[in-house]
Amino acid sequence: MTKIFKKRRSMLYIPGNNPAMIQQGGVYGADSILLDLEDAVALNQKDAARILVRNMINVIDFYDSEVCVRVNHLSTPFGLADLEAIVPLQPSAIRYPKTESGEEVAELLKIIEQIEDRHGLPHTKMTLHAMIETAMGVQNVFDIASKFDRVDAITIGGQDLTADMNIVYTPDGAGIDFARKRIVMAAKASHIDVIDTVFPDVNDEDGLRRETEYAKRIGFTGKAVINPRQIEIIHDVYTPTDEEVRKAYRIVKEFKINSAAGIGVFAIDGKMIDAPIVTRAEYILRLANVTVG
Ligand SMILES: CC(C)(COP(=O)(O)OP(=O)(O)OC[C@H]1O[C@@H](n2cnc3c(N)ncnc32)[C@H](O)[C@@H]1OP(=O)(O)O)[C@@H](O)C(=O)NCCC(=O)NCCSC(=O)C[C@@](O)(CC(=O)O)C(=O)O
Ligand SMILES: [Mg+2]
Repeated sequence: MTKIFKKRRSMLYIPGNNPAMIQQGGVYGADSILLDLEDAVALNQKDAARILVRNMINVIDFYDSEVCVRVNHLSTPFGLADLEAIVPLQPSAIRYPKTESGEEVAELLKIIEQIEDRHGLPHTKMTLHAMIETAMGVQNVFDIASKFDRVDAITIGGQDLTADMNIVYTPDGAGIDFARKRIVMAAKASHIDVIDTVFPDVNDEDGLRRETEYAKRIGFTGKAVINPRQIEIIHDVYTPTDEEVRKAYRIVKEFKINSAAGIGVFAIDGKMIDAPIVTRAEYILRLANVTVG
């Protein structure tokens, strides 16, 4: 099953204990909203945040944004209570932090499905986003990404990963470059979305653009954000330009004409066009919602 190509260019974290930010969350046009019960919430606010998110999630209009909830890890005193409160409300997805193995995902899904059974809910509506943010998670990422139909995205958490590696997070991303590429490859082999980590300096627009362009170049399908000001830059990077769309359209159109005439490889403006180039062009058209008649 190919699950990729959901529109998740930007995923906006909103601290789960901040009613004003949650109330406003949908107006910024992020593709996804991540209501956070984990690291954006202080320990003494965990219960309040869970209650607030539970009460607001289905009454606030988030417009076209997909709504996901990041719960606490099951090894903490909050993880199970988060799942008990949130799973019955069936957000689009649960984002699970610090995922380290396929066995852990299997255990998590068992708990989620038990809660769904108790509430007479299907096991098919809500998906799971596994966050890879420890060295062990990076080692086991293919198992995590590939074994479960409900895992439809994986993400890298750069802050936690650098902390786990005892290195400093630097804007050039040197310390997490291997992890980024390994996580991308696991996602591509599993045909699921792969979301890049947040860019922590909300005032550095050039740095954000540089990092997003790099993440896109190596295969990430979107990026988490911590501030509404970051959304536009990410959408700009991830939206194909008119020129790219025109070129892709021409490739697909001419491919159709040539294949009907029994020709598999041909040239446009001197450049060879064959099947993989057509696949890439089709991807651009899908991102741009363009069909070739
Ligand atoms: C960064 C800052 C303090 C800056 O504050 P500032 O005050 O300077 O913001 P301003 O720009 O002045 O705000 C202008 C207007 O926007 C509103 N506004 C701001 N932010 C908004 C928002 N997020 N949602 C809705 N609304 C928002 C604000 O309320 C105001 O509204 P108004 O008063 O009406 O004008 C603030 O943004 C913020 O708290 N962000 C969320 C931080 C967060 O969630 N961290 C956890 C997730 S990362 C993590 O866990 C690491 C990871 O796990 C993850 C991974 O990589 O995936 C890993 O390991 O790496
Ligand atoms: Mg984290």
